[in-house]
Amino acid sequence: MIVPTVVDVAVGLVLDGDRILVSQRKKEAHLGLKWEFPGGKPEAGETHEQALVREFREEVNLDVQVHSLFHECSFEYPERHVRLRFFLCRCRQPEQVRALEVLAVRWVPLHSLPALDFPAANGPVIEKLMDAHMAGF
Ligand SMILES: Nc1nc2c([nH]c(=O)n2[C@@H]2O[C@H](COP(=O)(O)OP(=O)(O)OP(=O)(O)O)[C@@H](O)[C@H]2O)c(=O)[nH]1
Ligand SMILES: [Mg+2]
Repeated sequence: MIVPTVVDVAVGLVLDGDRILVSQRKKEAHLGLKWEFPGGKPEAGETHEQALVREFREEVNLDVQVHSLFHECSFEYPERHVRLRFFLCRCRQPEQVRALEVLAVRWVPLHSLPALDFPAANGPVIEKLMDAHMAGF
C-alpha cells in the first residue's frame, strides 16, 4: 500500500499597513505561475518560525518577525497532500523586497487579494484575512 506523505509548509502573511506581500511561483514549480504568500518546507530541526525567517530571506530578500499562527489547513492536490500553517508577520524594511527565488514579488492592497490567482488551498485563509481586515484586525 502506498501511504501518501504530507508536505508540511510554513507560510508568511506579512502586513504593512493595508498591504500584504505576495509572490509568484516559478513556472516549473508545483502550481507554477500561481500567486502565493512566501514560505516553504521546514528543514530538519527547524521550527516553522525559523523556516519562515529563512525562506523570506531566500525567496524575497526580506527580514521578517514572525508573530502568531493565524490559520492552518490541509489540502489534497492530485499530486501531493499539503499541511499549511499561515503565520502573521511584520517587517521593518518593506522596500528590501526582491524576487530572488520567485518569479515576481509585490506589495498589494489586502482588498485586491480575491482578484489574484492563488492555489486552491488558499481560499479559506484569504476569506479569513479579508474578514479580519474589515473588522480592523
Ligand atoms: N509557500 C506557499 N506554498 C503554498 C501556498 N499555498 C499552497 O498550496 N502552497 C503549496 O505548498 C507547497 C510547499 O511550498 P514550496 O514549494 O514553497 O516549498 P519550498 O519553498 O520549500 O520549495 P522547494 O521545494 O523548491 O524547496 C507547494 O506544493 C505549494 O504549492 C502558499 O500560499 N505559499
Ligand atoms: Mg517556497
